[in-house]
Amino acid sequence: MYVKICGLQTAETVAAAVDAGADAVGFVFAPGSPRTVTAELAAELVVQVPAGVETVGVFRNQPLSEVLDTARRAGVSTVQLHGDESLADMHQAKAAGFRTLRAFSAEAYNAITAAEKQAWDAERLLLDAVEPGAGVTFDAAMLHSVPSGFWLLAGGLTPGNVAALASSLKPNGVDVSSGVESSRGIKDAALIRAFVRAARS
Ligand SMILES: O=C(O)c1ccccc1N[C@@H]1O[C@H](COP(=O)(O)O)[C@@H](O)[C@H]1O
Repeated sequence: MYVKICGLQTAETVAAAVDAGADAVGFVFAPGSPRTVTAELAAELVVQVPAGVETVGVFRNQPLSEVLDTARRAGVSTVQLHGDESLADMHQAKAAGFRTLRAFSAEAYNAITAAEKQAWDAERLLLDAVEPGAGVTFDAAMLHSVPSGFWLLAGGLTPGNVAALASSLKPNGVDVSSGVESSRGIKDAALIRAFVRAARS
């Protein structure tokens, strides 16, 4: 079970996620989030992440030129696109040397045509609640089918619910932000450890 801990802003919480065994750590560059960091702060945090752990920059409906420039300055390996970005955007990000993740809500994923689904399922996907980063539980009952390729489940996951949700939906991995915070935007090392343990239980 691949585990991503998202919305990190301090050296201590990055270390907590890495020590807990997270496969990926995320830094939010989307404006308007309580977790938004600058490329400069992210760059300072990224250098403390061991090579085997994926470093993910999270963006939402920002121009691709800005995404790629910020990701380069931060030194992240992966861009996670959380808005209405196209397949062409994904391909361009990959051509620029980044790994990619593309988020969909259940409604948006259901709305993809069968032909488009084939193309999107070849990408690494993330299924999330409509409002990302708000701790709102992903509405699995809404979903008509799950992706056939690699995908992560996100949206309101916590140490208490991740094992049951992962075992019923069978994603390749899970992604969390709010569920490992003591208050909005403030990560908690004990909750990070508990989440990674529960996700792999
Ligand atoms: O975390 C944010 O503030 C955020 C802002 C904009 C786009 C994505 C964001 N985070 C992503 O949301 C889910 C986690 O949500 P939750 O808080 O655990 O419910 C995850 O994919 C984050 O990368």
